[in-house]
Amino acid sequence: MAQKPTACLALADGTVFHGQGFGATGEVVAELVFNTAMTGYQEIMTDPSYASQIVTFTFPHIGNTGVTEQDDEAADPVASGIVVKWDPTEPSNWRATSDLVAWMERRGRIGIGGIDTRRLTRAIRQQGSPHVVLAHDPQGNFDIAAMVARARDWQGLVGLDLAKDVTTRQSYRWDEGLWEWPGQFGAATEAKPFKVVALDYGAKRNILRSLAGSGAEVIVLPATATADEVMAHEPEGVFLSNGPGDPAATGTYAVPMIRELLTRDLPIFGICLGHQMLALALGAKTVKMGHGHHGANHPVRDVETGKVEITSMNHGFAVDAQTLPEGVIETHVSLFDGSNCGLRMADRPVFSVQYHPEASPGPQDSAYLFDRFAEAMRARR
Ligand SMILES: NC(=O)CC[C@H](N)C(=O)O
Repeated sequence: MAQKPTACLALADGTVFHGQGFGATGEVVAELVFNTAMTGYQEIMTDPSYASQIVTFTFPHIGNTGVTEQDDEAADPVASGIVVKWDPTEPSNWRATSDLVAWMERRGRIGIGGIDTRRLTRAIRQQGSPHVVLAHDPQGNFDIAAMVARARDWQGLVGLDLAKDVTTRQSYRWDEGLWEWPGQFGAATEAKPFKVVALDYGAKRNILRSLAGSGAEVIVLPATATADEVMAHEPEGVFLSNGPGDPAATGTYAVPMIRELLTRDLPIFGICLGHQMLALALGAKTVKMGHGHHGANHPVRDVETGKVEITSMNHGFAVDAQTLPEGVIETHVSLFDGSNCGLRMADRPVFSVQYHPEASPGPQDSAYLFDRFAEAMRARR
């Protein structure tokens, strides 16, 4: 590389990648994951589940559709930084209101370009998601030894509770998409919307939109809400959102709260972190995966129908299916590695999935799950 490197990615094992920095300057420590999606970099970067993670995109052309506020999954980018093959290109899309680099600079996120992302992805596949330090300095001054040491000393995501950092501070009513997603879901014909309390552990906006689109009036509550606070809204169903960090680290508040909700005879629907916490509340265990699943083309089999769905995924922890107690049925499995992707209670409309039926980015094969939730609330009426 003729140019002096202005960014540097140091792995805990001492491997160092040099490249060109873009976006914000500074240094950040995080877990490094790879994402195989070919579109949707903005949705990925603003998905709160990526807190304390840096995303390597295996797709080489990142930035070419720019950014637009409409595609934000949260108010700010949450991923700590990104690693890309080429320097981000100029945007070419009628929806773009800004380019990726300026947007990242404004929002304080670091990028590194010119990286051999195939080599890096192979390393992540072999050794699991490494702890890394990413630094961007226009002068190109890096203390590599200190960066490696910082990556090595970082505690990592195991045991880390991040849901309480990204949750809403106050409850609010979500109404965007209410009754207004023509034809997206079948259920928006209800005379009166279903009252849903959505617990926000780092919820993506398109999940809230999808709930509203399936006929729900959605009240969003902070992650620390108690079961009584949930019940005070007289919900007809409770939704448990996606979110960052280790599900087991929410064991002091969210998991016992969900366990308590399970005694209240309500339909419950969980996605990703919500799925994992529901499993914990039911008595199962979660485990850290090697490199996790992050992409928009993950095949999942519905165990009960045999049907295959192509899904959007973003998780580094998984429910250990062996630990699911009696009365809890494994409903979906990953066709990549056989890991658990869904569960339901045998005798009640309580169910959850590890993947992302709201897509955004990704395929919409699994949108039926929002209808299933609406159907459970309709049956209870
Ligand atoms: N998208 C999510 O909700 C992720 C859940 C959890 N933080 C994991 O990495 O497995």
